[in-house]
Amino acid sequence: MPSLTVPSAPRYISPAPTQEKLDYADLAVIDLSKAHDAQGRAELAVQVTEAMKMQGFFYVINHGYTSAQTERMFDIADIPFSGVSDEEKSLYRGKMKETGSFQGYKPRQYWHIDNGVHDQLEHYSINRDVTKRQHPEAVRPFLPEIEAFARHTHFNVLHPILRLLARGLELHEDALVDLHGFDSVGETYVRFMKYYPRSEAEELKTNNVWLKGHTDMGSITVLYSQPVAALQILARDGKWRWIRHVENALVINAGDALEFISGGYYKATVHRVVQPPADQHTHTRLGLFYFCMTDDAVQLSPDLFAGESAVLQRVGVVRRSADADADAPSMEQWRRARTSAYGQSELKKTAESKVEEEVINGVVVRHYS
Ligand SMILES: O=C(O)CCC(=O)C(=O)O
Ligand SMILES: [Fe+2]
Repeated sequence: MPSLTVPSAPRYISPAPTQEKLDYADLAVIDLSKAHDAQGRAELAVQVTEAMKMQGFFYVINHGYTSAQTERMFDIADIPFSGVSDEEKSLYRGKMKETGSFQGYKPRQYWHIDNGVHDQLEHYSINRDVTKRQHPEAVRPFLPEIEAFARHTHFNVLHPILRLLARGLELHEDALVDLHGFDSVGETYVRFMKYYPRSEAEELKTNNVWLKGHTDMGSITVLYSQPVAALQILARDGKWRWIRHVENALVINAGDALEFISGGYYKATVHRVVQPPADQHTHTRLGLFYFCMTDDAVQLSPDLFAGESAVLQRVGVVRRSADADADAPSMEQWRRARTSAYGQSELKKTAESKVEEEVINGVVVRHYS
């Protein structure tokens, strides 16, 4: 019989939200509880489609977790960092470069940011099938809750959003859901992420950029909002705007895979992480994510839906790869190639200052400082 009590975890006390006046992005707020009936879904489909086309980011509220459930997940999210020794962490280190997979720890200082400065953040990634790998001892008691969290985010957040996005393309409602099976082979995963304050010298040499501007490689990223301001999106007017913390909300964005299969209709928006405002300088920053990808075998080509989608026929398809789409990478090829290269490859300067690039599977990938 499943246990009725959950194991105790140290409380993770979140810092207070910043009081500083920041230039915030003005994002749509999607009330996902409306997706329970047909009229609500029709309304939300319009809002979500517009948000994904215009900003590429939106908030979701009423996703089905109470504040207490979300807080419990932040308590659990801190355990791989605060509850595991450096020695044990090294046993569960991910082999990003060799295997192209983030599963396990990404240690601090693994990525090169700029001018010889390396990152000061660590993450611990767990496939939604939590049994795929072994986990540090302190994490093991929480695996049932981590799996329940993955299922919740998959079925109550990811799938409803994919249904709305499919409607926006005038596809049958499950067209995108069918590419994101919970039990399929693929790497949709839970990530816990902790950023540590950096030295003044590191801040100076990197122009306060903690994680360079990038697009996510998967289809949808679900970020559980947290109070330390640092995430910014590159708005269509070319300005970086801050993402505001909204209590118990989710921040949703599209990644490369969704851009590829929607023929550019839904854009992967560039975002970055910078030093928090002065009143939060001394805090660590704990992140809780669900990074979603299509099933590994899906070929990331707009030809998947170009024939079926009346919208794509009207607006036309934009291809990011110059190659014929017969050569479009599969989700597995794309995620592996991007993961091994990330923060390790030599980036080429471009004519635009502050933008560097590399070519992966025939596609130009840009990095912004
Ligand atoms: O920490 C954040 O707010 C965003 C992190 C991010 O963009 C990423 O890990 O891809
Ligand atoms: Fe990202």
